[in-house]
Amino acid sequence: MTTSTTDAHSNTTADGIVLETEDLTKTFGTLTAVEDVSLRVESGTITSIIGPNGAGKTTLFNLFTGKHAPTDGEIWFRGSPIGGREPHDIVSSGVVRSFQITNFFDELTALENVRLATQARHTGFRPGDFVRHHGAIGGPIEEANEILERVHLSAVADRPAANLSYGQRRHLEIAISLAADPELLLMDEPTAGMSPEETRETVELIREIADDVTLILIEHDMDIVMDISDRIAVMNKGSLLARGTPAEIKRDDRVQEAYLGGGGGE
Ligand SMILES: Nc1ncnc2c1ncn2[C@@H]1O[C@H](COP(=O)(O)OP(=O)(O)OP(=O)(O)O)[C@@H](O)[C@H]1O
Repeated sequence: MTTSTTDAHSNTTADGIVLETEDLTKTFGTLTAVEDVSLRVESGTITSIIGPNGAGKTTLFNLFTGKHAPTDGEIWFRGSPIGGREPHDIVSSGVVRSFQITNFFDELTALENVRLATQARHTGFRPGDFVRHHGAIGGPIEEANEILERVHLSAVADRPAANLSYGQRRHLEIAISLAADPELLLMDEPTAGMSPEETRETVELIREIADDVTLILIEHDMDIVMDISDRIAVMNKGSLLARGTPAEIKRDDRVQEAYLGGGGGE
């Protein structure tokens, strides 16, 4: 993987590679949170990043979204380098992260929240846009309705976000991410804290979204990971320990030792 060349990167779109990293490294002082990670994510796939606590999964997401700049190495999105670019720039290019219940207004309805999010897309995603436009909701209503339908929230479109169930709020968060029109969507523990019923619905929703959007998930629930993923990337102590299909990962001895059988998984 470390032998990729510049020529290979210029072909990433033609190869169906949406995201690629090479020797990606992030240090915090003396701590190396992500070390020499070389990874390729194919278009139209669901990739799960797994690994014990502190393995570097969140830091990897933060590098993809521009929250952190790489200490070393590079990240390409559709063949263009994005490592160290501004977060709003990266969102505009099509890499979007779904947050957990932090990104919407409780007093506004589900529809109003999604309209605000579509509006933010037209204003360029600079930090504070969402807040600045609060109270001046102008995003296209048809588009917002379509997005709510996609996440199965049409029936509660006119309900204030505060009155939605936990599962519905998580789906609203996904709706807001979709309003940014992502090509690559990063989801951090999309089923965390959900009831079995909500989890089933969310897994189904993730599958539906994956028809149009490439997905990378951080997920701790191994049943979900094995069920939903096309590819699994296993992180351990900042490094990429293994990458493969669920079947390949299940029978990888190093993974068994470091994670699945080591008491770190569920
Ligand atoms: N901003 C930061 N400053 C200093 N250290 C950090 C920072 N962010 C992460 N780290 C450290 O980097 C390492 C990797 O953390 P990270 O959050 O990426 O792991 P993770 O795999 O997402 O873990 P978890 O599953 O617990 O969320 C940890 O040792 C963490 O303490």
